[in-house]
Formats: sequence, structure tokens, C-alpha cells
Amino acid sequence: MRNAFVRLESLVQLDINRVIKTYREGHRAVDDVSLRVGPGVLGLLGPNGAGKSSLMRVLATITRPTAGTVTWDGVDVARHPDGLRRVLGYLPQDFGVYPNLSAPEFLHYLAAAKGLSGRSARARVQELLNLVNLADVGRRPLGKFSGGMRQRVGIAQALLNDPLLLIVDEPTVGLDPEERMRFRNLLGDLGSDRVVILSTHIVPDVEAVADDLAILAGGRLLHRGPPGDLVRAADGQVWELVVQAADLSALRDRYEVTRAVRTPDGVRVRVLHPEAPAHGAVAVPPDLEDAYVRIVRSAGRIATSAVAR
Ligand SMILES: Nc1ncnc2c1ncn2[C@@H]1O[C@H](COP(=O)(O)OP(=O)(O)OP(=O)(O)O)[C@@H](O)[C@H]1O
Repeated sequence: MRNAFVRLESLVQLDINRVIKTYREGHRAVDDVSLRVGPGVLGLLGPNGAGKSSLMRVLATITRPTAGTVTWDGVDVARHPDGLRRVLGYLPQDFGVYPNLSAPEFLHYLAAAKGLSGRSARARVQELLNLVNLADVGRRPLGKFSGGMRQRVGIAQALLNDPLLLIVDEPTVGLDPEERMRFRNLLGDLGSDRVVILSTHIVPDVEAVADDLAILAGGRLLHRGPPGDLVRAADGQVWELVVQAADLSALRDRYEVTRAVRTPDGVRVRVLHPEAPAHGAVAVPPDLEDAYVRIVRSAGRIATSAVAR
């Protein structure tokens, strides 16, 4: 393991500069995105189809950008991918395993592919199995693992080379609440001395670990900055009221409803609107979920009105 001083000294930065990714059919999945990412956890949040995985694949050098550059330590990773790949840990969204191998066998196999072997590989595999709570699964084949267990193997493989850049794409999908909490804690710890990019559509994942937030929708970067800034921008625009269940759909037609919870008195709803949506609505402090819905929906409306024009 590197010593902490050397590690911080050698810590470098990822620069995403005007990246565009267009697929063969002409669909632009990533549309002119620029981001500078340093140590810590960056939450990349966006709805399904926002372009998160496409951007992650470009960063992980799985695919090349159609235009723009990604540099790591000042080196263009599309032209010279090896330097980045040596220090990269990547958990793709569609992480696949060999179903007949056990977790240790699979991790040893991948360790060898990353140039780790012998005693150091054995020690690292054991350390990671402990870290992801899979030390006692023995020789059970991965094909018999639950989704959450398989995801934990995915996390372990991404950490094999003690990466300086860790990219995890929708990592908590399939995890139960306890596993999700463990994983969030782990990511938070890892972010203390490396660059971690967590791509997700789950707001509480980001809320729990990310001190920096980027929001992507329709391939475009809508926001970059601390989550608190985004939340503050929604101040005074979130209202709570209780409506009868029968009135909920009419309310949804008129207003942006961010949450609806059934209570014995009716449905308690949160509404995003510049003014009180109804008599008796009470202004409440916004949270990240409100702020996220607000920015994504308003971008969607702008895009729709541009198309309609
Ligand atoms: N290999 C591909 N070929 C063509 N289109 C693609 C390809 N991969 C993704 N897309 C399209 O690009 C857009 C962005 O997809 P992407 O998977 O990057 O988004 P995402 O934010 O990760 O969403 P999700 O969480 O649903 O995967 C979508 O419209 C998707 O259909």
C-alpha cells in the first residue's frame, strides 16, 4: 500500500473538456460537458437516459469521445489510456461475472489481469473480501449469489489496484438498505484521498456521500457545485399541503408534485411552485430531492418549448 504522503503528493486531477458522445444512429448522449474533478466524491446525478453511463464509459476509456478531451494528470486518456488504466477502478452499470467461479477465484483472476500476483494478490483479495463482507462465502459459485452480493464483488474488483480514480456507475442498485448504507460509508471513506465519481439516479446516495454534485439531463450538464447551493436555489419554492386522494391527480396536472405520502388525514404532498399552490399550503425548507426535481424539470420544459417553437 502506498504511504499516505506519497499518495497525496501524486494525486492528480481529471479534466473533462467539452466532451460530446454521439452514437452511430446520431443520438447525442453526452452534449458538450466540461468538468474538473479533484479528490473527494463527486455525485453525478441524472434521470435515466441522461448520459451518465455514456460519460462514465468515456472516462473509463471503454469508448472514445466523439469530440472533446479527457485528461488525467494532463495526459489525453483517449490517446494514451495506459497511465489512467493503471490507477483506475471501474464498476460498470452492467457488471458481469463468471458464474462458475467463486468470489476469491474471480478476484484472483482479475488481479492477475491487473498485474497483481502471488502473496500481494492473495493479501489484497482477502482484504477486499473482508471489506465488502464476503469473507465467509467460501467456494460458492458467483452464479448462486444474490444481486447485492454480486454487486459487492463488483465493488471489490474495482478496488483491486487501490485506484486513484474510482468510477462507480449506479452501484447501489440491487443492494438492500443495510448494504446500501455500508456501501455509502465505504465510498465516503475512499473519497478522502482519491477521486471518486458516483453516478446514480438515487438522490439519497448522493446526499449521503457527495460533497460535490454534477447534474446531467439530456446529455447536458445542468449544475455543478456543492449540494447545498442547489438546495438554496429552491428556497421559498417548496410547499406542503394535505389533499384528499381523489384530488391528487388534478394537483399533479397543475403543479410539480415532488412527493406524496398517504396519512390518516389524506395525502401529504410537497409541491414545487414560486407561490403557494393552494390555501393552507405551508412553505417548507427544500431538500436535495426537491432541488434536483426542480432543475431537471425546468430544463425539460425549456427543451420541450424549444422543440415546440
Ligand atoms: N451503445 C449505445 N448505442 C446507442 N445509443 C445508446 C448507447 N448507449 C446509450 N445510448 C443512448 O444514449 C442515451 C444516454 O444513455 P446512458 O445509458 O448514457 O444514460 P444514463 O444516464 O446512464 O441512463 P441509465 O441510468 O438509464 O443507463 C440514451 O438515450 C440511450 O438510449
